[in-house]
Amino acid sequence: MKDSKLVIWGCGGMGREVNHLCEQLGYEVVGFLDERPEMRGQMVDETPVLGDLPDIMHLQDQLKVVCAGVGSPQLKKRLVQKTRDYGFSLAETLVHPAVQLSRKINLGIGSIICAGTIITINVHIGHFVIVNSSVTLAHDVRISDYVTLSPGVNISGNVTVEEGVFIGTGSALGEKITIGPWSMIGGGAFVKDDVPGGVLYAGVPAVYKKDLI
Ligand SMILES: CC(=O)SCCNC(=O)CCNC(=O)[C@H](O)C(C)(C)COP(=O)(O)OP(=O)(O)OC[C@H]1O[C@@H](n2cnc3c(N)ncnc32)[C@H](O)[C@@H]1OP(=O)(O)O
Repeated sequence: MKDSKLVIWGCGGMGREVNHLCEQLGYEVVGFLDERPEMRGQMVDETPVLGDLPDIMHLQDQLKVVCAGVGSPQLKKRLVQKTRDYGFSLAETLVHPAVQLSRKINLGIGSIICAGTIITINVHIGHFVIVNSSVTLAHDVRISDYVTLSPGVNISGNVTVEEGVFIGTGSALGEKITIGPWSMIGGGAFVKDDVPGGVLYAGVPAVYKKDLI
């Protein structure tokens, strides 16, 4: 069992997957955090929902908080700020043992990297990033803070994914492109050109669908 005890923001699908990852890594998960008052005291996957941060102030010195239990980049960023404001410690990055990592990657704090992912050479992954199952990140890829990569995303070499981008399940990105901040790529897309910030792109090839901001 690892030294740190953890709590996880969110008890939906992503939070439950992170709970499973923490168990596999040998962490003690004390419970989930959820802002919805009706969730407080419920059990989810045999794990208690403890409520919001004010409900666990007495445990502040004993716990680290995992913020990557919610998939929405915007919500993740807000919960990171709230966790800092309340003076809690943030959990380190959690990497499943069945991830292939090259010796030359740069990993931020508070991220999670799920099973089956392959990360090759000279890759940067920022803070509070979710890299879901079976993602591939090729050479010289840069993933900025708060990004969420859904299962089966494939990112080619020299791609930059800027802050707060969400990429849907099974999408692929061609080489040497940039996805602008807080944009979203729909599931199943192939992106061949740069995408500006704050927009939804989807389809094969991916095209502009709508503004998000
Ligand atoms: C472990 C886990 O479960 S992780 C979960 C991961 N989840 C995902 O990957 C979900 C990905 N989600 C999607 O692809 C969704 O379609 C979203 C989030 C992009 C849809 O977002 P919304 O804001 O509801 O988009 P909306 O329905 O308004 O669609 C806007 C346009 O984009 C199109 N569109 C939306 N998604 C896609 C898509 N994936 N592929 C092609 N076109 C799409 C719509 O048909 C619509 O087109 P139109 O204007 O020509 O009619």
